[in-house]
Amino acid sequence: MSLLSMHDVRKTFGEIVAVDDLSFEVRPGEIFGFLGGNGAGKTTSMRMILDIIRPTSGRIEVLGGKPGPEQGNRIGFLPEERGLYPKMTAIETIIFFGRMKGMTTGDAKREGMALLERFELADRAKSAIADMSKGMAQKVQLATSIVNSPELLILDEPFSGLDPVNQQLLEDEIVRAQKNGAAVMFSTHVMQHVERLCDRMLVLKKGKKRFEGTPDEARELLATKVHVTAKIDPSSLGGVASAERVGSGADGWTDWQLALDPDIKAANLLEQLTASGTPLRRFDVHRADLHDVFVHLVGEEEAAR
Ligand SMILES: Nc1ncnc2c1ncn2[C@@H]1O[C@H](COP(=O)(O)OP(=O)(O)OP(=O)(O)O)[C@@H](O)[C@H]1O
Repeated sequence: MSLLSMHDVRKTFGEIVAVDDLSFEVRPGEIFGFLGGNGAGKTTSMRMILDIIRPTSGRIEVLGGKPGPEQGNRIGFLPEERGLYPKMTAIETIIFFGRMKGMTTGDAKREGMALLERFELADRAKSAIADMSKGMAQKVQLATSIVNSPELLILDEPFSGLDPVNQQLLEDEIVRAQKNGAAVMFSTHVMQHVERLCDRMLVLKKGKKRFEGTPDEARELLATKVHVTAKIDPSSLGGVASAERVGSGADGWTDWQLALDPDIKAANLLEQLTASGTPLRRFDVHRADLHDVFVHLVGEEEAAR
């Protein structure tokens, strides 16, 4: 069952193909990382889900229907380009966004005050946005995206520009939304947040899907590396894709850096070595991290942008 699905969605702007026959799904209650370098098509995809723009072709289903106002009221959205009306107060701002999502003023005010309380900003509820610090305004912006207790929370590059305290607050809110039953989809090119938060992830490159699956499945795309100190030459062991001698010590002990075949786990190699009674001084496993996987999928240049 999916909460959101795209089927062969394509979006072109003149000659530019922003989203290229993209299919994927977000399942109920999951935190979904939407990854790609600049211009990969993340914002365009999100805008189509929110019905801000329409696909050139293909089909989108969200919360049991087509993107539209009814669905929109059940979605929370934090845009990449942030901005609030400087003259409005914090609580007026949140009420304004709540009203746009079909809430009554009373409900939006109650929920808005509860959020400001949680974000330790209740005493600034009546301060104008212009009189707040950048970090405070960011909290108000986050509150505007969750005031309607969305079933699907869509966040476009939500961590960019946040100080470490607000990054933590945002991570906590993402986890809280999930605990309350919502699905969360966020775009980023910083893998630490994905490592910590995501159940599944998708990698886009130039509008095309390069990967969809769990972070563990993504790591399996790259060889596990093992640092071994032994007296044997491990290059001919089963499952060793490459072996590089990186140093040698006394009495024939040699340091090796091994890359394993993708379908071999480090534990299998260790079993082979212990079964043959090979003495070992060191056996350190380095799993590929998600940043390496991201670079592998989109290329050095795109990953750096
Ligand atoms: N309204 C538009 N008119 C013309 N081209 C557009 C428009 N919106 C997006 N594009 C183009 O579509 C491509 C995808 O852009 P998009 O903003 O979706 O990427 P993104 O993955 O969100 O990137 P970023 O991380 O930089 O925000 C880019 O080449 C962009 O220039």
